[in-house]
Amino acid sequence: MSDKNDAAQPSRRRLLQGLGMLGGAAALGGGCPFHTAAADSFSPGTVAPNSRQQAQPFYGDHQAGIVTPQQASMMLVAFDVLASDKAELERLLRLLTERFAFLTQGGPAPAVTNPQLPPMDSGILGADIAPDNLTMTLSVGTSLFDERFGLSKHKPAQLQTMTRFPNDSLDAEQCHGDLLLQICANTQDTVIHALRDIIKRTPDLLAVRWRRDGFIADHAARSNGKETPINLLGFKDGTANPDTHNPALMNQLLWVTDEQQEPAWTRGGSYQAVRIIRFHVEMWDRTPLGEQQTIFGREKLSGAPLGMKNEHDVPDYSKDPDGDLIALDAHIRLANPRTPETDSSLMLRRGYSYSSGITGSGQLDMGLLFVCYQHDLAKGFITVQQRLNGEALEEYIRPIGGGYFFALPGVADKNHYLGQSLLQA
Ligand SMILES: C=CC1=C(C)c2cc3[nH]c(cc4nc(cc5[nH]c(cc1n2)c(C)c5CCC(=O)O)C(CCC(=O)O)=C4C)c(C)c3C=C
Ligand SMILES: [Fe+2]
Repeated sequence: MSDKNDAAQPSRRRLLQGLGMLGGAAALGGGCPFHTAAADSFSPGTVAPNSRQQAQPFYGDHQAGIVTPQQASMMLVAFDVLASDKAELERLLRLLTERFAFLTQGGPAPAVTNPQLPPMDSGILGADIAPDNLTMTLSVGTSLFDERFGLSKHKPAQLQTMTRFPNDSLDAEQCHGDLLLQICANTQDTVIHALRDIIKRTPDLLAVRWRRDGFIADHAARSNGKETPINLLGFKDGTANPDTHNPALMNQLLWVTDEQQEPAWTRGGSYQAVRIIRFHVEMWDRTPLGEQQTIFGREKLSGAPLGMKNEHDVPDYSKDPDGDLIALDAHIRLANPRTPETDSSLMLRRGYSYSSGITGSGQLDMGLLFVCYQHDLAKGFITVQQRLNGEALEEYIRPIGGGYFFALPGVADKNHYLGQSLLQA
């Protein structure tokens, strides 16, 4: 693993931009889930879920971190690309691919040799960089397809800048980006190590635009997708997600295939909608239980649809046309009316809670990093959000950031790199 960049020396200005040292620089802008880490330093054989040796395959048709059962820790980091032409963008994508391939499989940390040079690794994981179930998932934003890299004619057909919905108070500093990196792992130190590794190696190529840390309960993550995480409003969140172990269903909902009217290079990728949604938890915690349940249409503790017994029971809205059991404006009923006509708006949600101190007005700053994947952004996220506009839940939430991205297709093997099909289109 080389720390050197292959192409020409970076300009001093871009180097400083990448380090955030120029004023306003950032503003410018399948298979078995458990297998053994590739590194020799780890023992072979099947690895227990949530051990530090648990590794997700890096190579494949699709990127890891989308249908992967949710790990406990997550980070979203959006970047502005500082590369000035297509050749430099290729250097960046090759470098990211190489680092993702290494970090997700793990291995010994590079030896510290010369005390007069910065160490090759931050050292925060010690001598062995364990894979720790790390996934690093790269998506591209619509701004990557401007004039800089000559890619405009290859833009995914539905990729667009996220515009505000009626209940949004979008903060420009927490929106959009040329690239979005979703980093997930069993532990937060592995996530931070991965971020620092990328930042260290790309001062001339990337500037951080915005960043958010997310989490789900450890026990939910340890259940390997069997236990639904509970969000910071106290409701199980993710119950009605489609079965990620069903590849045919994933092709039907998630992955871009030949069926979509999309450029050929996008096959195997997926549209990603990201929303940073702040909760008014002080008000929510003073709201009667019955009202909370009516707002979602589910029981708080069990997660069952109202009037039913078990979390995974399926509501039949045709038998409740007036909303006597589940209100007509309940979140789950609006989000998925369960009619043949609305089947085209199904999506995979992969949300995480966030908690970041207090807001300027002294309220708890916590909420949801809503992330969803689908192969049709308009029929998926945008249609569902339009149905949710005006829902009762709006009184308790405020979307403040995020963006629309396209998760790149997977990397076939070590002779390929992320985004290669786009750059060679
Ligand atoms: C546009 C898509 C969606 C946004 C934005 C969204 C925000 C949001 N959701 C919750 C909490 C829950 N959502 C639940 C179900 C659910 N939500 C969406 C879509 C969006 N949610 C869908 C498609 C569904 C599935 C509906 C179904 O098929 O029945 C639930 C219930 C449990 C579950 O199935 O996950 C909860 C709880 C919050 C707090 C939130 C933003 C503040
Ligand atoms: Fe929801």
